[in-house]
Amino acid sequence: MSSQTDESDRVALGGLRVAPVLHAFVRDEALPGSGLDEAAFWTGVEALLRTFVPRNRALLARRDELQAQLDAWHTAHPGPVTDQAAYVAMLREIGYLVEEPDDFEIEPGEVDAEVAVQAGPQLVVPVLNARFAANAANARWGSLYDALYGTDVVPEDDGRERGASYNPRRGAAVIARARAFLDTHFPLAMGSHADATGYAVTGGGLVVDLAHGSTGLAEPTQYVGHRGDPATPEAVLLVHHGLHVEVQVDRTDPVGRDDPAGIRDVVLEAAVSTIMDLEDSVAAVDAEDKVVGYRNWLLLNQGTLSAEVSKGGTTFVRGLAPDRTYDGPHGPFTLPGRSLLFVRQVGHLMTTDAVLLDGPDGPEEVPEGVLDAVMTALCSLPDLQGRTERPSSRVGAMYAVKPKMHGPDEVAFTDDLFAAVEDLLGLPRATIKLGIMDEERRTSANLKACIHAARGRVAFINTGFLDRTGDELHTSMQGGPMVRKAAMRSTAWIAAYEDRSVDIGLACGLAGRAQIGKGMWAAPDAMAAMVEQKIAHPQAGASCAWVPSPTAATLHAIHYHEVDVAARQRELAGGLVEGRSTTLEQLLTVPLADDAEVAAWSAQDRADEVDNNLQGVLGYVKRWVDDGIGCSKVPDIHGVALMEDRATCRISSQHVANWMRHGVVTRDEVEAALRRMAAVVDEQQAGEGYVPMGPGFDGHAFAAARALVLEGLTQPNGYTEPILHRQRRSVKREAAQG
Ligand SMILES: CC(=O)SCCNC(=O)CCNC(=O)[C@H](O)C(C)(C)COP(=O)(O)OP(=O)(O)OC[C@H]1O[C@@H](n2cnc3c(N)ncnc32)[C@H](O)[C@@H]1OP(=O)(O)O
Ligand SMILES: O=CC(=O)O
Ligand SMILES: [Mg+2]
Repeated sequence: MSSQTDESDRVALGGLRVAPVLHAFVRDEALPGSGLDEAAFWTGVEALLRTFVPRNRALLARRDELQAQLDAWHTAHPGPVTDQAAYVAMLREIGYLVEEPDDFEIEPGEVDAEVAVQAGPQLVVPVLNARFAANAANARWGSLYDALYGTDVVPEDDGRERGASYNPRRGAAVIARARAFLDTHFPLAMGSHADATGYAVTGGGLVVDLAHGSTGLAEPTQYVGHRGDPATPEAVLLVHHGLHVEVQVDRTDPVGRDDPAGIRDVVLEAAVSTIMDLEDSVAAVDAEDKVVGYRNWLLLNQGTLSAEVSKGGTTFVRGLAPDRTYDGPHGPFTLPGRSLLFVRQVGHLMTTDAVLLDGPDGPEEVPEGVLDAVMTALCSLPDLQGRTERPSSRVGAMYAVKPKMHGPDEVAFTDDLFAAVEDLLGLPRATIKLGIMDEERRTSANLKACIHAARGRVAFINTGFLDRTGDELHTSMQGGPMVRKAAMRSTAWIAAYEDRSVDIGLACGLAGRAQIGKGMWAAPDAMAAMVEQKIAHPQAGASCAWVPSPTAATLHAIHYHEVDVAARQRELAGGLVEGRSTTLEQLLTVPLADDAEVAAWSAQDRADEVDNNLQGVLGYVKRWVDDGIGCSKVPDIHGVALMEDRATCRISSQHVANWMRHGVVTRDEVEAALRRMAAVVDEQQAGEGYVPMGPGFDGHAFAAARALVLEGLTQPNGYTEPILHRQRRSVKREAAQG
């Protein structure tokens, strides 16, 4: 099928014109076994669209109206805000800020333990990539040995280089590090795990042999089970802060046979939950792409997702891991083998031609977010109805994350939409739990009202600081030049944003009922830095925080052993933590640079800032538009590989647009930098099959990157989707035409 459905191919169902690929997917794959009737399903979809399409449109019009008012205000009051009270009053007057609801507590109904009480890493993965998605689902458990050996957490100095084959010196450093982890979080009553010569289970308790005698755990209840013969277990299961750790023993294994205790690995419970992403990490521009994502989500819910993996000269099929069984002091038991799965749908902005809805002016594309709500719920039915060998939710819930919502009306819309989807599919009310991304300024500023708007289903809030930074830039675009991108991290608004989100979440009763999350670690290869810094997230009271890979999940899990999040949340809720910046005024401090700051930027500073932003934009957009890759590792100007997705692209493109708008850099300078950086990206990405952007700079990828900057001021809320979709669709259309 071509990448854009021909009018004549469409399947007419009442007032709907459905792309054949989607129609066939629903009929042949998603509906069978669900108990739903196909005709009734599509009739219901049409009715739902007729209700929600006009509401969706009205919400977008309201965004534009507010943005126009903000633009006008900043144009009339150029430069940094000098009268904060007047500014905040204006925001109230135009309805940007709404009345706060009285105190309340959320009532999301029954949620899984992973959401309510088990603090731990949250992995995100582009769901269109089956190989990564299966890996992510299985990342509930991760090898600490592999995570340490394979990353910069163990430095490559002193003969400890990674090399092509196993380096025993590096291995020894890894083993020492893992033993130190055990000693810190599972101390022995006497001695050290480093001196253990054997682990056994006797009388329902763990016995650890040392060179001279034996001992047990200082806290015996940390032992919860084992696998294999109690006298010589294959695995010993421990628990701390609600997270499990498996000490694996195998004296025949190449690592275990050289270990006095026979330990071959220490496996951590890592990605407690995983977000299967249909949004900013994917490039899905038509029905064909959407169906790839929906199908993978369906297969995950059926427990049958698999992918062929070829690496290191071997090929194997990666499926979903089974649950893990143990013998415990009170009998055998099972732990989940996979992450609890969330799906992130797209936001309210984009429309899709996967389904057209007849209207007075002819058939029109439908809101992609509405279609996602219907399709992802339909594809969740195997899990919700127990038609799976590999369950995700144990309580019959579906977890849907909704990104980029602006304020409480948009959250209320999603709440109503999910209720309508529940009715369509015959699901009890509040089956679909909602994750609210606190990542647009109007949502942060009205967070309590936003949570209130979905209090009967909200199961997660999360500070998506990347989109949030993009929205910060766009909202006050007309006010003047913004501070440099790196300086954003130390601005007043971002500190207030992070603190307030947790405080409001706690005040609304999320502790023990829902996740309070923090954002992505966006340097996937800088694991030593992550291990040093990302402890800040659980310390801030977050019960989960985003990681880009299974390895990062394993390493970030260590932080949840170091911090007792539940205790931390109690301290925060009790007002015991000083120095919080949580006022609305702090949150609304616009990060405009003052005259002195602007004057201090040298020509080199300006060029570096623009080059760095454009390199990220081009490196990302090239793969997005030409190859349909929605999330990439792109080296920054210092050679550090950064995770780039649509949100980071939004920041970088909006930043350059802002500086150009205010004359910090000229259009000519930006045009020249675009070409210069495209040449850099061409060199970085050169390889088999790579089509360079230069020297003509006349391809769709370059055009997209250029438009993101030069047309950045008029992009809705500074989003990158409209331009990326347009150019990617052109590439797909041309490829289909040969
Ligand atoms: C602002 C926001 O919205 S943030 C949320 C969106 N961002 C994300 O979802 C980030 C997800 N992460 C990724 O897509 C990737 O990790 C990238 C693009 C950053 C890096 O990808 P690559 O360059 O291919 O990574 P790298 O080569 O280091 O590792 C690939 C291996 O790690 C695995 N891997 C990497 N990331 C993930 C992931 N998120 N989930 C599962 N497995 C992963 C792959 O399966 C692969 O292993 P395999 O060969 O056994 O299959
Ligand atoms: O979605 C996450 C973000 O930071 O944006
Ligand atoms: Mg985001």
